[in-house]
Amino acid sequence: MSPSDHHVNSRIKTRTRIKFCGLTREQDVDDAVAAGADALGFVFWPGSSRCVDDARLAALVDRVPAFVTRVGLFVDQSPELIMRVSRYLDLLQFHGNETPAYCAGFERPWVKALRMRDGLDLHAAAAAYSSAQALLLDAYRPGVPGGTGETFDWSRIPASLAKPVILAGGLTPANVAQAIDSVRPFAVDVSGGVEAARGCKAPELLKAFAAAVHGADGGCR
Ligand SMILES: O=C(O)c1ccccc1N[C@@H]1O[C@H](COP(=O)(O)O)[C@@H](O)[C@H]1O
Repeated sequence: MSPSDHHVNSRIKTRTRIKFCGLTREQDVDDAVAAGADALGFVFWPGSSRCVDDARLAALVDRVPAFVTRVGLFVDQSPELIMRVSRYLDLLQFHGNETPAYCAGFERPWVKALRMRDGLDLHAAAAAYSSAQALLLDAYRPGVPGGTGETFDWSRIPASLAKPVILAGGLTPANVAQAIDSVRPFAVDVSGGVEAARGCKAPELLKAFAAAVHGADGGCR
C-alpha cells in the first residue's frame, strides 16, 4: 500500500486529536484539560457508572475552557433529554441504534459511534451517516453499547473512508501509539484506559496517554 492509498485521515497532515470520555468529577476535567484534551465526553446513558445528570454536567462544563469540545454521549435516548442538555454541549455522540435522521434532527454537530461487529460495512455506514462529522469506531461486545475497555482488529478499518475516524475501544497509554501508527485516525477516544477506578480518571494516565499520542505524531503538538 502506498502512502496515498492509506486511510483518508492520514492525508490530513495534522496531529491526532484526543478525546477523554466518561468524566464525572471536576478534578478529572481539570486534569484532562491540563493533559491536553481536545474534547471531553460526558455520558448520559443511565446504564453506565460514568453517567452524569444535568446538575453534574453543569458543574463539569463550567470548568471547560474555550476551544475544548464538550461532547455528550447518548445511547438510544429521548429527544427531550438530548435537547435539554445540549445547551451545555458542542457535539453529540450517538452510541446506540440511532438512525441518521434521528442524529441529524437536533441540528447540532454530531458523530456516530459504530461497534465493529462482524460484517459491518464501514463504507455503507459512512454513506448512511453522511452528515456526521466523524465515525467513532469501538469494539463490539453483544449487549453492551460501549465502554468495554476492549480493542478490536484495527486492520478491519479500510484504507480509505469517506468520514474522519475517531478510534476508540480499549486504548491505553501503552497501545495508543501502535493504534495511531496502524490506523492514522483523526482522533483517539479513551475512557477506561485512563482510569484509576470506574468513572475516576488518573492524572498520570491522562498525561501518559497524551504523551504517547504526541510521540506517535512525531512530537507535533
Ligand atoms: O463509558 C461508558 O460507560 C459508555 C457507555 C455506553 C456507551 C459508550 C461508553 N463509552 C465509550 O466507549 C468508548 C470506548 O471506551 P473504552 O476506552 O474502551 O473504555 C469510548 O468512546 C467511550 O467514551
